[in-house]
Amino acid sequence: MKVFQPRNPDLLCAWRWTDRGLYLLDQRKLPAREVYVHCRTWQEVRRAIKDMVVRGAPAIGITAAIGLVLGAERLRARTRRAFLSGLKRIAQGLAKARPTAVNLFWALERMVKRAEAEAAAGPQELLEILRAEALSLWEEDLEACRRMGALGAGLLPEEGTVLTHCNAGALATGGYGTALGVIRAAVEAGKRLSVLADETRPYLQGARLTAWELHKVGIPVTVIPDAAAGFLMARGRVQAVIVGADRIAANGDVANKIGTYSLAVLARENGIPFYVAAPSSTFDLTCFSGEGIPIEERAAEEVHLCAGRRITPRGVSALNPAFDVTPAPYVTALITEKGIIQPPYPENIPRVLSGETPTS
Ligand SMILES: CSC[C@@H](O)[C@@H](O)C(=O)COP(=O)(O)O
Repeated sequence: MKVFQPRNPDLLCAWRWTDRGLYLLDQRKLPAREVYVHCRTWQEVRRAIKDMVVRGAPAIGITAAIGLVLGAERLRARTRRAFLSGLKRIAQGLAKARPTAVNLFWALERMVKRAEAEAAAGPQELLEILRAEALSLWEEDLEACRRMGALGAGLLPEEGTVLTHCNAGALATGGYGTALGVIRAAVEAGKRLSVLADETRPYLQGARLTAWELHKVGIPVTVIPDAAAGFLMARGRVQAVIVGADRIAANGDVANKIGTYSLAVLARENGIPFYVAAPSSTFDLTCFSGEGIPIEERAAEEVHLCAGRRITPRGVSALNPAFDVTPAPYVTALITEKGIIQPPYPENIPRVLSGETPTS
């Protein structure tokens, strides 16, 4: 069996890609069970993304890129033209999996453009090129996480408690993590940090996944109900807040897991820095502000149920927006692999992302 893996994989990794298909660690079952879902077709990959077998912005981008390769493997196109048109159809199908995290669309677009750029390649050659491109995407994300860790670690205090929301860790990326990657790097550099993980109702990514991940790498973690964050901040028990992002607009507004906005406002009220760690693939400069970011509404069922049991009275409705938008003024700094971005965001985001020096 042939295994497609990055050269320096992280200790924690959400999936395994082989010539028999893609094996995704089923994040719906964690931490109770570590089981894998085997995807052989792009449709199975789309379902896995939709159903949150795999989740987190960078991870769904990489997963979709691999899904596109699985689809391309079955195209049976004889000409380059037929191959490209089949590829685009699959990319359009995969793009329907989830609407908010821009990494999904970014990854699919990059894959299709890569194939289109190879003017002389036939179907078999294009398939090899796409396989290599998906692997590069994964490796680059892993590298971006490490870089964000190295850059962001300096922002965290020498000791204290960092609060995080949802799961922006190795399970949500190609490995190492965005927000959790920064915490890991700070701890690896000798900082004495512990983590408060918001449980993150209704899907409980914080209680289940962040707690699982940090515990596995030996970082002290305590799970708190989402509603406890403000009280703990006011009592001086939080020194910094750090979260990931699903899409960042050109003005610095940040779409992230529902509840992030409240945390940012509470952090400001209590004089605590609020950091967002995300790779450049999470920025959408075509969105002028957060108002333009599509926010996924998930099934009401996720709110009605808690640990598999119905908790709301029959006949009562529930709303389930999966993300919210934190206005840029609440964000102390954006941590990317290209550098740390500070306000004014509309000027500094394009500068840092294109490798120029930001204005102070
Ligand atoms: C590193 S992904 C951004 C995260 O902070 C968070 O919003 C997230 O985990 C994504 O949400 P999810 O709905 O679990 O896919």
